[in-house]
Amino acid sequence: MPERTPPSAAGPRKLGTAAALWRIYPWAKPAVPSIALGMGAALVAALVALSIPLVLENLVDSALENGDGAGIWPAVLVVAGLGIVEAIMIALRRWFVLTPGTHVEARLRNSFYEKLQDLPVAFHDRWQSGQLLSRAMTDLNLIRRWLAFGLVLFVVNTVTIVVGAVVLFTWSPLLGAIFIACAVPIWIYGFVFEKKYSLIARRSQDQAGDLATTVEESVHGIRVLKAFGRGSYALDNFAHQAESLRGTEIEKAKAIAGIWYWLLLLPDIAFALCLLGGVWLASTGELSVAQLFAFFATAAILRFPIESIGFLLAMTFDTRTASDRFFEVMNEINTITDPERPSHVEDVRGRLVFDDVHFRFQDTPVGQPDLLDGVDLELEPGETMALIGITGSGKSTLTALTTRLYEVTGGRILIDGVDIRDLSRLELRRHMAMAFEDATLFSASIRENVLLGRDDLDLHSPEADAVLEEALDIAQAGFARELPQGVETTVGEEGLSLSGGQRQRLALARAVAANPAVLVLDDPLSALDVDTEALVEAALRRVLASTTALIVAHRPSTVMLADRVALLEKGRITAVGTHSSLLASSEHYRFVISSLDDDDPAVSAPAEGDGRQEVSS
Ligand SMILES: Nc1ncnc2c1ncn2[C@@H]1O[C@H](COP(=O)(O)OP(=O)(O)OP(=O)(O)O)[C@@H](O)[C@H]1O
Repeated sequence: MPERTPPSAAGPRKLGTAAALWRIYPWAKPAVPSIALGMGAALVAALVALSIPLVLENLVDSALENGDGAGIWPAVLVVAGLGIVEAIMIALRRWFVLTPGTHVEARLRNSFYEKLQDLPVAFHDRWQSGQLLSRAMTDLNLIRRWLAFGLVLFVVNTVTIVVGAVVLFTWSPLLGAIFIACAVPIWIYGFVFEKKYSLIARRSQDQAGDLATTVEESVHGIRVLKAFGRGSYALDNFAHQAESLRGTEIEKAKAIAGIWYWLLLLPDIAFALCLLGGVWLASTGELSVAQLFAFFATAAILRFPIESIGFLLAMTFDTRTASDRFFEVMNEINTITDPERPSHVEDVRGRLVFDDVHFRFQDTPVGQPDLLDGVDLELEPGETMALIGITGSGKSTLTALTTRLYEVTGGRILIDGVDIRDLSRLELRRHMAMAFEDATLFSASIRENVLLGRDDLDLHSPEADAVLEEALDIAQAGFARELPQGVETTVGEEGLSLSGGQRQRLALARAVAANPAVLVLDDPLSALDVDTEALVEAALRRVLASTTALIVAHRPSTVMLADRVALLEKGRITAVGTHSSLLASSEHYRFVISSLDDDDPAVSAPAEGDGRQEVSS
């Protein structure tokens, strides 16, 4: 299981932390009033807390100067009242920020998911699923916690420290200066800390993504791992990655411990120095005992805001990293987009033309020829064309180009004379439907899976029922009706509770139900036994009479379904004709056919007439 690093992970960090976090604003905008109210409530709570020492000062003054015990009670009541107000304000802060924070997270997650859906297959080829998963879950969760908690406390605690320092200063410039002088190294350390910590935070978040990929892959491939007895190999691999992550987390904890050390030590030093200075000032009469008392009460209140700066800074830098990881995906440029003014194909007939089509994968080494190196092929409306070639010749890639899962790197593909890049992707995918060899089903009912491409239908309407029944019949997927809840049965994750052949038949039914003008089938019958395949083919032939079809064939029996066969060889179509004519004329065709897996003797001997006649005779 090789590790793939997300392509942009190593990119330079151009933005400052504030600018990097500001990018979240469009998603956070609706929550700003609530967050501001929460911040206001938290500020009131902090100021109320800071006012308590002032009341205490008066209380001590009156008690000491007048010896007036009765005067204490109103002050005690005021302090109690202020305490209650502070508690209410803290509760209000939580109330204001918690729900809007979850809305921001949901909005970010929806945008992220929408972007993932929009990005082309080439993007998903490059990115690990675990990296995307950890960004969608952990990173967005971090952003929510920072907005609702970290940001609010950071602002409020900073204001509290500043106001508190001013109050200390008014009582005694000397003591205030001592206190502030001790806070300065903390701020300097904070800036140094950012650089070091951000790098570790990034590494830790990327490693968590790699770990998620490993878990996802091994759960997904659990059958293979068990069948090959490679559970311990997978465990070793997992343990190795988990150990790396643990190491990084310890580094992170050490970095945080470094700043905590100073955050705990410096206020204590400040306290001790102030105590010394305060007692001396009180002894010289420059400071009253009540003022000294209030000074220390204020310094004690400032202790938590000062201490909290460390973890709030760490949280802010974690969030900055999370936002970097989020925007790496969001800023990916989708090269497969809709044209500004899309063309339309009215009354689509299904004439499909490949005109000098070239394609090469992004990571193809320079100097290597294009995988598809000038493909020319014409499919007439209603024609069924089988595509064959040796393994790795680019058949699947060629079919994927028809629905723009990948984009041609040269030439063009036309449907009824219109370049498919001039159509909106929605329209294109209405005209063309695909079924793949690797049949993916979603965790949903069979009805929803099969009618996935029919957003024009009400899923439970009689019309949808008719489409569903016909598609199941054609794909020989009648087994779906025998399941516990019939077509309403939820198939498990990726349909794993069904057999490979059953999944393929449902995926085929999905392509058929889409009722496209052009059906592109990338060897969707490979997991079927020969008898079932013959039944599917017979039923498909009825459908294909009015539908243009391009079928990647890995078995000669699939070839027999076609009107004509196209031979893909070294990136080009080197021969097109009926099965029998190609058998007679093309040595490479004979080679490819003989290497395919089938035991039907009729298909490997040249015969009169076309392939369709041979099979039906
Ligand atoms: N995402 C990708 N990135 C880079 N190369 C790829 C990618 N997908 C496929 N290839 C390469 O492109 C070539 C053609 O692959 P493709 O799946 O189209 O062949 P195929 O003719 O359908 O093969 P098969 O008959 O085995 O299914 C192969 O060499 C394959 O390794």
